[in-house]
Amino acid sequence: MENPNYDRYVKKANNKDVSLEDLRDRLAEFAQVRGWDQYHSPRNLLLALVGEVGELSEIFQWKGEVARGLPNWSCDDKEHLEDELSDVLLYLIQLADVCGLDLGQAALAKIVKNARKYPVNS
Ligand SMILES: Nc1ccn([C@H]2C[C@H](O)[C@@H](COP(=O)(O)OP(=O)(O)OP(=O)(O)O)O2)c(=O)n1
Repeated sequence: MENPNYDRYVKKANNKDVSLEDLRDRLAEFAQVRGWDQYHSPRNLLLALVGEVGELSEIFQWKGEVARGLPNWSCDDKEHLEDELSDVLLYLIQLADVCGLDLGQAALAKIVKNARKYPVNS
């Protein structure tokens, strides 16, 4: 059955030029129209984030070392990994948002701090 809202989401999701701000705004709208803002406190989002990190960890659990690029993984396994990585990212973005922080700028600033702490050839 045709679902204009879903189609709109899929169309938006196909945009390749994605930014953290774009994701933040889409997530805020997603939560707002569902009346979920009341549940999205910093603590609740942190707990949800940790839960998703657990689900991400399960994918690698008991597998032994995994080669870069995941050469022997099926498409389904890779899609599952994409889903769980995305869940972690999406909760992280929402956590930063409800804390009133600019995650993109904070991450850039942290890279500069890291470079100072770990200079090349140190
Ligand atoms: N209150 C909520 C509930 C869900 N989500 C979004 C963020 C995640 O991307 C995804 C998490 O949804 P589920 O709790 O259904 O978790 P999974 O997608 O991991 O499903 P499952 O645990 O069944 O594998 O939905 C959200 O932003 N706020």
